[in-house]
Amino acid sequence: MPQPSNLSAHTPLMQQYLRMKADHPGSLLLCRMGDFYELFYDDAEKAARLLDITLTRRGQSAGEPVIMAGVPAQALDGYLAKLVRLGESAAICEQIGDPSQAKGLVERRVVRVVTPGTLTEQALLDDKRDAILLAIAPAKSARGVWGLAWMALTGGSVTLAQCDPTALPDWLARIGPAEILWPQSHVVPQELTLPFTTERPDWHFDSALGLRKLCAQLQVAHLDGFGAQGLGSAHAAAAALLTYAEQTQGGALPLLADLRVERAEQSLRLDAVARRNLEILQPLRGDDSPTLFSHLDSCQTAAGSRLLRDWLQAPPRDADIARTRHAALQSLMDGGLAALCGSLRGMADLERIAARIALRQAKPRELSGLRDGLLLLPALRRQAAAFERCDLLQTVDAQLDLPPEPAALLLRAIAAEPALNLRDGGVIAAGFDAELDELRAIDTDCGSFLMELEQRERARTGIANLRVQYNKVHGFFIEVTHGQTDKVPDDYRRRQTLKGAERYITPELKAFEDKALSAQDRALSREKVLFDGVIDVLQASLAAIRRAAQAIALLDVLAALAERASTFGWVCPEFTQTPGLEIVGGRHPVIESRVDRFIPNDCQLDEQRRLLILTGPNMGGKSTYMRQTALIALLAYLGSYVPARSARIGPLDAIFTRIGASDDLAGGQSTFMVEMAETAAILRQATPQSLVLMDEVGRGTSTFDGLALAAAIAAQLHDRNRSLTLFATHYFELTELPLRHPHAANVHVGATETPQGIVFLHEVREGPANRSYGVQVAQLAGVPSAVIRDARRRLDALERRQQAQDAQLDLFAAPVEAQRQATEAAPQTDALRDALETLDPDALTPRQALEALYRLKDLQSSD
Ligand SMILES: Nc1ncnc2c1ncn2[C@@H]1O[C@H](COP(=O)(O)OP(=O)(O)OP(=O)(O)O)[C@@H](O)[C@H]1O
Repeated sequence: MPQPSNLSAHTPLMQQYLRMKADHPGSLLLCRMGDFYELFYDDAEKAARLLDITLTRRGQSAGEPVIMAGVPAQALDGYLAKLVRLGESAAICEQIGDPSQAKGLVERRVVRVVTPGTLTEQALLDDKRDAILLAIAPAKSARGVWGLAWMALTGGSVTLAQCDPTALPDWLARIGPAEILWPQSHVVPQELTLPFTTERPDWHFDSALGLRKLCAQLQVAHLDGFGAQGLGSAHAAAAALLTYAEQTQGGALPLLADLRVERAEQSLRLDAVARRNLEILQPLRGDDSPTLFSHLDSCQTAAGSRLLRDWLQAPPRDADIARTRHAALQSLMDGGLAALCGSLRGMADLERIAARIALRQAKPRELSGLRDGLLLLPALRRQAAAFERCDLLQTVDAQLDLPPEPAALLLRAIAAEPALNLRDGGVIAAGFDAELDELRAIDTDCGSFLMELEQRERARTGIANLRVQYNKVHGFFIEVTHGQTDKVPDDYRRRQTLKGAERYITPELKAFEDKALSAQDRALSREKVLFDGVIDVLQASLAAIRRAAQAIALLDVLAALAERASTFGWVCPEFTQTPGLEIVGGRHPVIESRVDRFIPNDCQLDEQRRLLILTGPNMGGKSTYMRQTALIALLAYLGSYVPARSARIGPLDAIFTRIGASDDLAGGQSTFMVEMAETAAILRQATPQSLVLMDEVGRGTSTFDGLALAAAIAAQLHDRNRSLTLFATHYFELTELPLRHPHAANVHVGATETPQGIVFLHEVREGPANRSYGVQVAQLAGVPSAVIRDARRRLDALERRQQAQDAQLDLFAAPVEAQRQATEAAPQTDALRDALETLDPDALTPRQALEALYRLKDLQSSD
């Protein structure tokens, strides 16, 4: 790429290009030139590679051929979509003003930078998923909090949060950003895997600037009304977020409609591992496999699907929110559900249209979609109003109450079926503007004028086959065949000679041509002015349109959940204050519709029965049982009905899972290492209100190591974390745990052996499994019979040896002793912790720090 320092050697066009490129070094710069967007030099080479377009060399600049590649203007969106999918960003440079009026070089400017997190083009966006831009501001001191600010540019609101650095991975999993803004000089912590990251100058992450920008965007003096005061780190992130959003949109952002603050304790905690294992939004294998989201998503509108996704990302911990949703589902199921779904079907995406109007990017079809959507609102309102006993549906009714002006304006202004693009004309309705109607009339009258002229000229000249015609290149002309040219009158001027005919123009036809051609151009410019005028007027209604859009999305999600509940026979869960879960006849929401006969199972967990050791054969249904328990709890808190005969659910703060082998080979971690890292995170964080699923912990190492670890982990969960735990294992020895741990119990999935082989009953019963059936499952899987026979012999020998060892390994004796010591040690440990707690490293001199260290050492040795 030529350097801007030797600009003067370049042609004026290349100078213009190189200056803009210097401002956008990280993006591919696409420059509008007539009907194409062109890329030059390195960008051209890269685009040719990525987009499979032709690379050419044309002319010379600074003594070198100019390397270029281009894409047709009409196909731009498709190419942008491909670039963004490949993780590239693209700066779009447009011609400013009218090129035909420009003297010398046309003015060009970058009007927009397209990046994965700042998409607003309908064609580039996933209908059912927002493209989220997230800015992360590191803490100012070692003990400070990190700030997060995120938004979808098509959503119109910013959300703020603050957290400890350790909680960052959870927040990333919850937010699911398409692009992250990160301060340039800050090293990304090793444990963070970030998606598409854009580095921004450190000074963009400034909390005072963020506060100012947020206040300006919301047109308020302070953020108290949003509960967003005093969140310095989050404000710093917001500064970077809004600055970047402005820059990519080529200037000022439309005003924000809302500011939200999320606090970790408001939602059920689901870390990245739990989200993955429970297949909430993403299947574990194969992109097309069903997920909880795909199973629930019978929404009629894309906005409904997006809201449902949002609910699944952060189910509220407050049972009252779920209760109001359950009440709404009940009202819908009592009557009116089918009619409501019918009304929602085909509703335009008002939320995105409103955003694109705010950004002044709306296309003609979006305005006609908005018009048609707004016209449907009164009927939708009448339907919502019918649910008068349901509070949530009543609030929806109020939100749908829109002033009539925007719909009336759109009805008058926009053609019934407008053209796709404004430049094609035919967007503004007839009768809306007298000047436009007049210009269009000239165009329409053209045909009859030409016929009338033809008749007249034939009569005047006596040339019977004289024709008056028009083509794009030569304009209007009178065509006379060669044999007749001697009859042509004097006022005919020759325009073009063809093989068999001459083409002429007359002063009258020339005058008409000028009028007709300019009328077409003038009609198009008039349409643009009128269209912009409509967009201007609509700005005042955007807040109301957005409110209506939110109400429609809410109605849609509630209708979808009600439909799912009645289709699959789900029940309304009950919330209790007592910790625990009491599920009767529970099913797995996704698997139940994929097998012929799903066997329902109960699950009882409470303070007296906190930990269930789950045993049984492979393929017996252990994972399904554990997952369904978590999914039922999750669905209940989300506000959905649940797949069970009945469900009573106590307070929950988190769902943790350690299921299956999730190798992180790319991250350089072995299966066992990942397993232990996930387990460590659970042991550190699970509380008595957490639901913990542990599947075959310890199997990734030698039998004794694995067994010992599994036993210690189960004991810790029972004694220390006191969490509600389902612990599936193949180590039979663990079934002894309830003997010494009063709040643990054994359950197992049943199986029987028949002459044809093992039969899985998928039934969860009390007590431990009596055997493991591993060899039988191997037989079922097609392991050769010679190997199976050999395995049986070896198994017999092992079992005999085991029985011979009288002094059985008492796995849980040692921990009891260790526990006693641990309990005795607790006060000192606490003293040590207290002393640590009171220390403020930032406030200590080096000498004080050393003294503090000695004090801590003393405390530890008195332990
Ligand atoms: N309650 C049930 N009713 C009917 N079919 C079931 C039930 N539970 C599980 N299944 C079927 O059995 C299959 C295996 O279940 P699952 O993966 O839960 O077994 P598992 O005991 O965890 O096996 P492994 O120990 O090998 O991981 C499921 O894919 C499903 O098709």
